[in-house]
Amino acid sequence: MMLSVRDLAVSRGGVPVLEGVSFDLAAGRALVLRGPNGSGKTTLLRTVAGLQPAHEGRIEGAGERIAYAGHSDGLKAMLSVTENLRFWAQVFGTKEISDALRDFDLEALSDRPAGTLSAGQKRRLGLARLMVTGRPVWVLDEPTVSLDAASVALFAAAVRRHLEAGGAALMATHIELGLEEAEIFDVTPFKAAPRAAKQDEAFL
Ligand SMILES: Nc1ncnc2c1ncn2[C@@H]1O[C@H](COP(=O)(O)OP(=O)(O)OP(=O)(O)O)[C@@H](O)[C@H]1O
Repeated sequence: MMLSVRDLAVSRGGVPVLEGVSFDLAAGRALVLRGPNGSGKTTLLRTVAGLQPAHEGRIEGAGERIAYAGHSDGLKAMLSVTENLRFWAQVFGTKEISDALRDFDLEALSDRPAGTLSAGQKRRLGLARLMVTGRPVWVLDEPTVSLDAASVALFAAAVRRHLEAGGAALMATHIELGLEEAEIFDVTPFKAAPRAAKQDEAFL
């Protein structure tokens, strides 16, 4: 199993958000988190990525095997598209950036400072970064925000290739990516156990 989560409980700002969350993610599979706003999808992804502590439960297969893409793009505005990818390749100890440039249709933008890109182009660069990490488990929070239909298709194809190569993906997205390898995991809003009614309240 690539990633295994058992009985996870997480609070934010002292308020319980997740409780008893368990799932497994195998190589070649994707798990798509679904749930209403505020149900805890981002919290779950951040916890799996090691950015948020859990107060109960166990996560196996995370740590250095995770490549996380959250809401902030993490781009270096003054560096070009190529320089951003080279920088990450260096950070993650890899070398190859040409596949990432090609697969996310960034070749024509390769010399442009990242700060001058449009929102969708920035998002494509942020997602291309996943490919240069060389890490097997992609953890993605709303990866398709700002992407047009053509870019969503590029992203879905990149995820499919990652899964075919033996990787795995855990993501929150409302968009149907057409991934046959994907299963849905419903994140239900945490509800505190109802307080036992006192004797005199029971008949009110
Ligand atoms: N820093 C924080 N302090 C206190 N509460 C927080 C904090 N961050 C998030 N929360 C709360 O935790 C709950 C879960 O938030 P989270 O962002 O994980 O939900 P989500 O399912 O990703 O929502 P959305 O679909 O709106 O992005 C929400 O009730 C939210 O208000």
